[in-house]
Amino acid sequence: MSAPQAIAERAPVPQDRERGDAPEDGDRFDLAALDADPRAKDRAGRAAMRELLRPVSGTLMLGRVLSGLSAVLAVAPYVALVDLGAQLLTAWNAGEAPDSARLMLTVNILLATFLGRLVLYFLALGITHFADARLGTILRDRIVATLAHAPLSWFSSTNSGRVRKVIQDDTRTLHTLVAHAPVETTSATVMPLALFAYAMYVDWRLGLLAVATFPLYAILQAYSMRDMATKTAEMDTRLSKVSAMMVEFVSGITVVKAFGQVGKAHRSYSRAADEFADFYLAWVSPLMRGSALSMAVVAPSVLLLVNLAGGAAMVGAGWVGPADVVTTALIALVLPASVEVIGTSSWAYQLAGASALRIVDILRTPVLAAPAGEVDLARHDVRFDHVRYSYGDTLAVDDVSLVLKEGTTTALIGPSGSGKSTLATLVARFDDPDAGSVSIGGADLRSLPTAQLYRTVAFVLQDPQLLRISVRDNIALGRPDASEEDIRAAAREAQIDDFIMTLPQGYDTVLGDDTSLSGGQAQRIAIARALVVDAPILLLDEATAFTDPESEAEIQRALDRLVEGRTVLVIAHRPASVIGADRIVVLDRGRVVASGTHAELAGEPHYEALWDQTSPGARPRGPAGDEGTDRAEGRDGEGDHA
Ligand SMILES: Nc1ncnc2c1ncn2[C@@H]1O[C@H](COP(=O)(O)OP(=O)(O)OP(=O)(O)O)[C@@H](O)[C@H]1O
Repeated sequence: MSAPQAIAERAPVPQDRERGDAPEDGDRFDLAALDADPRAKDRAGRAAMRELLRPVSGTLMLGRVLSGLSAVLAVAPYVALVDLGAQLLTAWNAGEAPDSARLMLTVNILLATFLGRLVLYFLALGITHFADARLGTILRDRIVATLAHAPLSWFSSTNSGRVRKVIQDDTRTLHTLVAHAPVETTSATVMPLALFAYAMYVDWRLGLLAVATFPLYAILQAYSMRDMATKTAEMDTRLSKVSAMMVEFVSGITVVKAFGQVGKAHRSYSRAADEFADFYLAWVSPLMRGSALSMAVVAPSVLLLVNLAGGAAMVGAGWVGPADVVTTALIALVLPASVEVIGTSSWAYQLAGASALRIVDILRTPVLAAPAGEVDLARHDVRFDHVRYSYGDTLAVDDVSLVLKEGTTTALIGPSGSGKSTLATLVARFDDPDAGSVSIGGADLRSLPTAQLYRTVAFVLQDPQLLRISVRDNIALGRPDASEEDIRAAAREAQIDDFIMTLPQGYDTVLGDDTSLSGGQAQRIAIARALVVDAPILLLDEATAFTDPESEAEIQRALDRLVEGRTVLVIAHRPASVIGADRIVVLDRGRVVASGTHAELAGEPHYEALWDQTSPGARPRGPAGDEGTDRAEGRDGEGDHA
């Protein structure tokens, strides 16, 4: 009722994201199809990453440039080494002491370049971390703005799980990609190239010797990593399945335990985990063997052997000096580490692709646009005009036209799955109809600002959805500026004030932490919340259906007070509770099949069938029917809230 209102008021409508906007809708990813095609998933992930990183691409480029400069400076120690070697050798050959001033100059230059390298590297890292923080803020703002305007129907449990994963895990994965990968990969690419270039400058034969084993390394690596991108995409899909099973298992644990099915539910999770383990093992075992073999050809011992043995031969031949050999051998030793960093970063890049895909998909959620200007609502009748609504292929509301007259109570009744909840929640704009319109006082809901809509329509659903905040804040959720007196008056009318005063902190008691409530108490707080909003239109999901008789009587009194003078739509689950409604609307497979008062509907086959199902032998027999009428009158008293 009001949480969306509070967010929606703050969040700007995302540009170009209105529901039904064809090009944007067309842009949405079919994640299920991508899961089945790892290659396509990898491609889509790269495209998603480019899209996400666009706002910080300039900053990341600056980070890369600085990191590249720092990598070039990595050559300095080797230049200094060659120079020192040359100075010492010259002095030795001349039988003189080396020139200490020149030696000091070389050492100072070495220190300065080393420091310069560090400064540039950390500056680059600082800049990319800044970009990461900025991107995080931009993405969080965009996610909040999108979700604030997404239809409430979108917030199914699956989507809540997806949002949680995106916010908790995927934004963290992006951190590596934005804050570290640009600096590390640039450094790991530029540094070996600069070092190789310098080795070639020292002596082209020594330069080639330094990388002599690398072609073999590259071939072995390329072979063992050949499916890396697609396998990584597949790994993400399988891991998501395991975590979905885990979430399903944990969230359904109560019912699973209650029905003694822990073993069965656990088996589904174990199967998914085993499948993942089998896949991972089958992928990683040959990968590790190939990787170990390729690493062997660039192992320090192999590199030293090749470079020192080859270098010694070249010194013997008089082509190069010993300092040159030591320098290029040292260069050869640091090259594999850089190549490894590139490998790790490119894997992080592939992992981030899947995360980027999920983030972009959430950002592309179609939103319900709402105008800013308030509409003058002179009346508060509700009109459904040829309304049709489907969940995917399931038609839930089929061409319904209906008017809820101002100040009257209409009860929706029908078999389970007949579309009662869907029809009722369309009044609160949980979503827009696929066809037709819903209007209040002649104004289409699509023309009402969100805040005005939730001031006009309040709802009390079966699940009261209390938050872990104080009782007072829970009651004032829909009208945060409500006075203490308004809050207490609402609680009194909802028959819950006495109980709240017995709580340890009274109205300041934090629900969930300090105390927990029974279903009936929670319902009455939800009713108090609706009373505080004081909306002229009220949607009521037959709130008393699952509470004990004692609570039921109190809830009933609270509801009687709540419905007074309002336009009320009640989703009824039992015919007995609708007898007193001004109008009863019978739904069947999304269509209105009958409507009228209880007396008018007596004898109507759909209505009678509902009575037969819930109260066999007790169905009403029409206004003139003796037995049925008596019973109906008796029930009128019971159910006159509706
Ligand atoms: N989130 C959803 N996703 C897909 N289908 C849905 C969803 N919610 C409802 N449906 C389907 O839409 C149809 C109407 O459902 P709805 O919940 O509106 O009926 P109902 O009369 O309120 O049922 P109940 O009395 O059992 O609550 C049903 O076929 C249902 O399976």
